[in-house]
Amino acid sequence: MDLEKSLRGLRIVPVIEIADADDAVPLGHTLVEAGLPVAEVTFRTPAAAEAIARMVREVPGLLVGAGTVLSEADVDAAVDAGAHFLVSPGLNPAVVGRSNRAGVPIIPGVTSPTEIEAARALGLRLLKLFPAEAVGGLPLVKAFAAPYPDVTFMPTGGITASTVEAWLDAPNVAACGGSWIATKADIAGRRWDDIRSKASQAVRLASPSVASS
Ligand SMILES: O=C[C@H](O)COP(=O)(O)O
Ligand SMILES: CC(=O)C(=O)O
Repeated sequence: MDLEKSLRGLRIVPVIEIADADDAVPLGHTLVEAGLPVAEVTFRTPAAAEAIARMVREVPGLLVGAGTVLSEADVDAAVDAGAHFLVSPGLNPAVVGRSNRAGVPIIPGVTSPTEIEAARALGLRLLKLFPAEAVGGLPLVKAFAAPYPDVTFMPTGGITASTVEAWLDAPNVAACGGSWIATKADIAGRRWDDIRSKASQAVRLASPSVASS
């Protein structure tokens, strides 16, 4: 799989915190129906690995990432669950090494030139900017383009439906992550219609020709 190409096609990645694995399949189907067939399920709840496994098994066409991958044990749990890609908030060489050995792509988080260069030294070219708004926002990611023309980013953290289009206009932004599409409360409340409508809106925001027509 060419992960960067897939993410450049999808453009927006719903970041998910799921408390009950029984909600994973309805949530996955909702995202697919809305035309946004991707989810980053964060390892912030005990249900995460089971939720990933069910999405991978039962929701065809859904690209399923594992987020908040903080340890080698998290890598193993995510890979065993069948995650297609991994995401971490920071750059941990042990976690990157374990992902490489498992053959599953990882997008670690960075905030600075020093961290970008450490990630490049590990062979990575697709990185997360996290927490994107708090560490400098769009001016920061744009400033990284000149010294690091071979690096692309998935900014996440503080991005909303109101700001995502500006982020996606930056050529070195492959996709943006955000929790606004399916919040913890939306999922716990099984508000599938609300999630479908926010995911459809995200698809429109990610496709300028559609959004402006
Ligand atoms: O922890 C942050 C999430 O990964 C995504 O950030 P957000 O809730 O600001 O969209
Ligand atoms: C925030 C983030 O990068 C993560 O939870 O994976």
